[in-house]
Order: sequence, then structure tokens, then C-alpha cells
Amino acid sequence: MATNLKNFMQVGRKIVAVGRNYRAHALELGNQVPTKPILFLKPTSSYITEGEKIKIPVGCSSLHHEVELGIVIGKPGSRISEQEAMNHVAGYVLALDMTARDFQDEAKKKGQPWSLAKGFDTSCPVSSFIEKKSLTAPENTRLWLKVNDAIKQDGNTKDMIFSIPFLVSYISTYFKLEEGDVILTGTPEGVGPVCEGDVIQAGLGDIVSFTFQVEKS
Ligand SMILES: O=C(O)/C=C/C(=O)CC(=O)C(=O)O
Ligand SMILES: [Mg+2]
Repeated sequence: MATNLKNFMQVGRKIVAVGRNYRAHALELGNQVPTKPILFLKPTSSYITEGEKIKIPVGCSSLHHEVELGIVIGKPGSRISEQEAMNHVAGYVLALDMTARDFQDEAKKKGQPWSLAKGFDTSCPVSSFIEKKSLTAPENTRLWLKVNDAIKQDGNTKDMIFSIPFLVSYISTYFKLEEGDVILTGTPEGVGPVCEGDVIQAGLGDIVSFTFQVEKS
């Protein structure tokens, strides 16, 4: 197990994101509640950290915020059992899965992939690495997000449909998980648009919070 993943963004090889993992969020966008995890990938070039800005992608007229708990993998593995799953987790990260909702809606209508909607540069703002021991109840932790000081998302990871051990096990059945990989576990309800000049603040319980500003590309 890796002991220092402060630089998970450099060693990480992939970001695996889970969609519609909160019932209320699936329903707010008019989707069915999934019976198995919906997965998509974001490139590591989408990472930014505090001090950098979220850039509205060219041609996007509806950029949405999604606050999420990220799991940082510390020990590689394939076909990891649910019982073993937590031994592969090194820690956590607070993340935003910024989404060009208009691009995604168009892709959904045409049956196309979500890569552009979810993977553009700056679409994955992250906090610093949170040691596993610092987050004692990852599956019962508040996740909140404000835009210009107004609360927009206020959820709890206890409402995830698929648990952390299940997600690690399920994902590793298909994708080998490697040290530094990040799993975004889905967003609670309350997603919505942001515009140029907006300031997004988000937090994970009282463990970590961050602030990002939105600007044009
Ligand atoms: O199906 C949709 O309309 C949208 C789904 C998402 O964007 C899924 C997520 O990224 C999520 O639930 O966090
Ligand atoms: Mg998401």
C-alpha cells in the first residue's frame, strides 16, 4: 500500500466516475434509478487544484456543478472482492465533476459518449489528498456546495446507491485499478448551472473545503 499519495494526480493513470449513484439526483434529471453502476472516464488532464480556474468549454451554454467524494486507490488490483476492497483504498479527495450539461444532453439524444461533456480541461477540480484515517465514516459524510454563497447541494454519502466496497469491486472486475487512480462516486441532488465570474465553494464534512472561480475559456 502506498504511503504517500499527496501527488496522486501525477501517479494516477485514470479517473473512473460513477453516474446516477444518488437516487434523488437520477430523478432530478429525469433518469431512471440504475440497477448497476454507470461508469465513464475523465482524463487526468481534467484535474485542477485550488488557485486554478474552472474554464467554461468553448460552445457550452450550460456548465453544471456536481460535488462528489473521490476515492484514491493505494494498492493495485483486479477482481477485488468487496471484503478486500477497503484494503485497496489509500484515502479520499473532495472533487467536482464539472459537466457541460448541454453537450451531455445532445450526446444522450444521439447515443454518443459523454467524453466531451465530462472530460474537458478543468472539469475535475480536486482538494488535497485526505488520508484514509482522517475520514472515519466515508459512507456517512456531508457533501455540500455553494455558488456565490448560496447553498445548492447539501447531501450525504449515506445516500449512495452503490457502496464504496461494491464500487471498488465492480470497477476492478473490468478495469485494473492502479495506485493513484481516483473513483468519483457520484453527486447528490441539486446540480445546476454556473456562469463566468461565479465562485464555487464545496466541502466534505468538516474535513476539507475548497473554492474555485469560473471563467470563460
Ligand atoms: O444522465 C444524466 O442526465 C446525467 C448523469 C450524470 O451526469 C451522472 C453523474 O456524473 C453523477 O451522477 O454524478
Ligand atoms: Mg458526476
